[in-house]
Amino acid sequence: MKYYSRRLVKHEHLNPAGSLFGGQLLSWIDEEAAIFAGCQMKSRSHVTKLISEINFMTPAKLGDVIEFGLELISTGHTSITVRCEVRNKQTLAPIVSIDKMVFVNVNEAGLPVPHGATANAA
Ligand SMILES: CCCCCCCCCCCCCCCC(=O)SCCNC(=O)CCNC(=O)[C@H](O)C(C)(C)COP(=O)(O)OP(=O)(O)OC[C@H]1O[C@@H](n2cnc3c(N)ncnc32)[C@H](O)[C@@H]1OP(=O)(O)O
Repeated sequence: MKYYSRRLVKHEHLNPAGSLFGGQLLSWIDEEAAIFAGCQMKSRSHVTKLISEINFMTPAKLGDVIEFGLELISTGHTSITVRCEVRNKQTLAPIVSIDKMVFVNVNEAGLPVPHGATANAA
């Protein structure tokens, strides 16, 4: 798995318990994974179809730098499936893992269309 980008956990990202809000993290993951999927499929027009079980393993805290790992799992006709792991950049502690995120290439009408990707392009 390759780690692509990093984010700093700031005050505005915290939940009342003082750790990174899960919804904020999922928003970042969806964006990071969608860009990764776009690079794989050479597409600027794709949607998130499915996100599998999300395992929040350890909390991220104020001032932590976290990094996003993404890996191509499989390639279909109109879709690709990727795996995501987020970890603490300094300690390498795993923060969250998602085994399966499916992205579908769509046309102007929002209907699935073949993407033609066959290999890792990110
Ligand atoms: C040059 C490059 C630069 C890149 C730079 C990128 C910049 C740009 C990045 C920004 C990118 C923004 C990314 C926004 C991310 C959202 O925010 S998307 C918003 C949330 N998502 C949605 O609203 C999607 C709503 N769902 C739908 O519209 C429809 O369900 C879909 C996705 C069009 C699929 O329709 P469908 O009738 O289910 O289609 P169907 O033909 O049955 O299946 C299509 C494919 O999905 C698979 N599939 C369907 N259901 C499932 C399932 N339950 N499980 C697994 N696979 C499934 C099928 O197997 C099939 O795959 P293939 O075998 O063809 O590979």
